[in-house]
Amino acid sequence: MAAPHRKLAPGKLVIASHNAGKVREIRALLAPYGVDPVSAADLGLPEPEETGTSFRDNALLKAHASAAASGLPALADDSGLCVDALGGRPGVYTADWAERQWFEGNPGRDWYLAMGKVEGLLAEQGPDVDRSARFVCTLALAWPDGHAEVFEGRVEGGLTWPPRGKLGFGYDPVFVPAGKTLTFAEIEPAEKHAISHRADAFAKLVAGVF
Ligand SMILES: O=P(O)(O)OP(=O)(O)OP(=O)(O)OC[C@H]1O[C@@H](n2cnc3c(O)ncnc32)[C@H](O)[C@@H]1O
Ligand SMILES: [Mg+2]
Repeated sequence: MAAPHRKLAPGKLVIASHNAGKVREIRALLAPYGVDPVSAADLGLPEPEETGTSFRDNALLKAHASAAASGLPALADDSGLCVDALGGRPGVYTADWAERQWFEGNPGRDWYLAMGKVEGLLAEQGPDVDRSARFVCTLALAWPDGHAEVFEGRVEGGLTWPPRGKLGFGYDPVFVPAGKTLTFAEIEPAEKHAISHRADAFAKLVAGVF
């Protein structure tokens, strides 16, 4: 029988992410559960190098790093876009495909460039290429004593080009969830939270630790 999950006590919880879009979504998902979230960036925690080769490894690495550095439980999210015709790429390397740039004086990643790379590779396979893809999200919750819990979620869909919509973040403008016509960047956050990979993983986390 699987070991029971450890419950999360009320109190401060570090969101172990330096991605403002993700932090915003995780804060919204946590809102009903009476925890007091603080982001890794708010605490000035360093961004660990993501040396893992799976979403699980990277999520655990980020959660353990923030829990150890802060002395608080820490929730990390490792996620990415997996494209069927590209053998699941960019997958764990989704963030790496977008180069770091300066935008009007602020550091950021160039998502348009990354989405264009995906399109370029699909185009090599011809006009009838399978455009199905999924977003995957692995949440890891780690405590300062080294205990950790992991939850995985996904949402199936397809890629569209050119990008559409200004909401959300990252690859949202090119991802159309299965059975829908609008991209993740064209729907309100609450609608994305009803179906997203992050919400799917979060529902499992809620069932396990709250
Ligand atoms: O590691 P942290 O600090 O959390 O931030 P990150 O942006 O580097 O995050 P990841 O290493 O998990 O890389 C995942 C990338 O996948 C993309 N991604 C994940 N979830 C997404 C979503 O809901 N919508 C759009 N893009 C998403 C996004 O661009 C992320 O940067
Ligand atoms: Mg990262």
